[in-house]
Amino acid sequence: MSFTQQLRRDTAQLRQQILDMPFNRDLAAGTLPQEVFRGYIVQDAHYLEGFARALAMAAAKAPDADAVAQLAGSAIKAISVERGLHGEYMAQFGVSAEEYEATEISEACDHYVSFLLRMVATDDFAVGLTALLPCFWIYHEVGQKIAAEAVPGNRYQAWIDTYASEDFADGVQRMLELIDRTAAASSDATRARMQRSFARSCWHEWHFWDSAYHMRGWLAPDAEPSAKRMPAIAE
Ligand SMILES: Cc1ncc(CO)c(N)n1
Ligand SMILES: Cc1ncsc1CCO
Repeated sequence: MSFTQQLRRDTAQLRQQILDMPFNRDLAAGTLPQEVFRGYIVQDAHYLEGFARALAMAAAKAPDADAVAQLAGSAIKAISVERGLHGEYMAQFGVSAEEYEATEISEACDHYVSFLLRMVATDDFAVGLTALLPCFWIYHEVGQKIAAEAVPGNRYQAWIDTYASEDFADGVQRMLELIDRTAAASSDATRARMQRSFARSCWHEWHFWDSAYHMRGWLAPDAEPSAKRMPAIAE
């Protein structure tokens, strides 16, 4: 079994939970309230800028020219998706450049982006690289599933088409190959950190959607503590 197949197997339950989320179910049905999608797209545009920075930083740490070009190329693509797809939806929903800039990044978005930048900046290239994988892989998986179920005339079709596309699949495939090559050249201890980095990043994908669906900003000091807390991941 390849390293990335192992990552897939280890996170099967969480990835299934993501596929079953109400955000994704309602997106496929076209019934996701527009104000929820509007809030999501603004946060996701901010996310993509942070994600592109993390990719560019990973590019700078990459071991060879092919990997530098691949990761820097994905950084450019992430910005062009933000400008194209997200820009289009923001224009449609009447989000001005000023409103976009003035919108505070949500707790979930900030946490995910901070996590990616930290993993890439302070851990080994292999570990930071693996933190970047769920962004590619999970979106493609979700995009494909939704594309198969989407009702005709779905107002979120442009989003679905982007993530279900062959072009996006190509980026996912190249990332899987780079990670399998990197894992093969890494120690057991590094591979174990890559696995944890991947699992945590998958959790951030879940958290980002959950936060968007409930239109959450930041936890207030007087808020009830959430009942549902997962135990810290065991060693
Ligand atoms: C949170 C998140 N993860 C992944 C992608 C894929 O680009 C995205 N747009 N947003
Ligand atoms: C992961 C990702 N998300 C938007 S663009 C991009 C890179 C595709 O190569």
